[in-house]
Amino acid sequence: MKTESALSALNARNLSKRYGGAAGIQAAQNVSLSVAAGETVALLGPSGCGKSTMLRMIAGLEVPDSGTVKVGGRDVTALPPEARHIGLVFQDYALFPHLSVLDNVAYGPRVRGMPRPQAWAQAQDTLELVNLTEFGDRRVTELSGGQAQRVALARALATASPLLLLDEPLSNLDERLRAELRGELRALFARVGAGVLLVTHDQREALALAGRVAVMRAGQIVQQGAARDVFERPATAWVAAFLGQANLWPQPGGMCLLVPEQALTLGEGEAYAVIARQPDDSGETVQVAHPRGTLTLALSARESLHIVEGRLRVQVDEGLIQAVPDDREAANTLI
Ligand SMILES: Nc1ncnc2c1ncn2[C@@H]1O[C@H](COP(=O)(O)OP(=O)(O)OP(=O)(O)O)[C@@H](O)[C@H]1O
Repeated sequence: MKTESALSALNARNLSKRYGGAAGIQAAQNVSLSVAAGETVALLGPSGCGKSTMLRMIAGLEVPDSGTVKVGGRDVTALPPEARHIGLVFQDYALFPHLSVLDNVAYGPRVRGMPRPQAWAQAQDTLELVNLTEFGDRRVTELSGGQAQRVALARALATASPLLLLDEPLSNLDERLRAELRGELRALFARVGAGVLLVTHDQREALALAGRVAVMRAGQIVQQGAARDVFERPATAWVAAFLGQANLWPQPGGMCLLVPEQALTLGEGEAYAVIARQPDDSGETVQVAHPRGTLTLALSARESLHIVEGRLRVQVDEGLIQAVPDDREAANTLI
């Protein structure tokens, strides 16, 4: 089993956490999650489903009611955060304002007992990874949001931990910077070879960065797998709706038909009546009366040209329609 441990950045087993006693909230229930070395996993789910609780239990900032956490094959369940050897980029883990950029990045290695010159050299190398070589002497209060975010990343990377935990790492940045850093992060993760567990609300971010995703609902993981598989083949109507699939047609017997984007071809097939049109940032959202159910479509300005005299031609590839259990209204037994 030695090889298996060496390849595993994280192995969390059956983690549970209830806040506030018997009448409280079950924020995580028997959640198991693993991340291999060199792999990036995104933890997705709506607000309040337990993502931060999972990250905090793994980091040692929250004591689980039960379960175990192994990092790089080592059982760290009973250890405090600083002894777990995990790189953290949390929103509430702010940089030290009184220290220079270099000292912020050197902090982890210093705490672990590395002599200052060596820690600085290592910090300098890490700053190079995040393209901030020239910024070592700056105070962190003199940085832009994107630069500060990269310093936080460098600080986590400098710990040379087998596991990095990132909680919404790009959430404080504007759209342009997010897009730019997304690309950089992907390359960076590939280079450092650590396992990365990332919490995000942004599905594009998850798809861009993670090889694997785990979707949480009410304290449990309801689906996990290769990112593309989960997005293309959601296991249930709830997962499909959460991931942004708009076309779910309820069927008798608790099932639902999912008509994925890739099943729809505009400008071909029969013309159906457009029954609603709503402009939005990127064009408009329209509803079309297909005989099997209403189709909701996000159209660009160019695609809207297919609407002629209140009708839109759209071909539905029946072979791509998936039948999934309709669990959207499932009673929430955990919270
Ligand atoms: N310290 C706490 N005491 C009591 N309840 C808590 C505490 N921390 C979190 N909770 C509750 O536990 C549940 C899970 O919270 P958690 O922060 O893990 O969710 P999340 O998925 O990270 O949400 P978000 O995406 O909004 O950050 C929520 O219902 C939350 O209100």
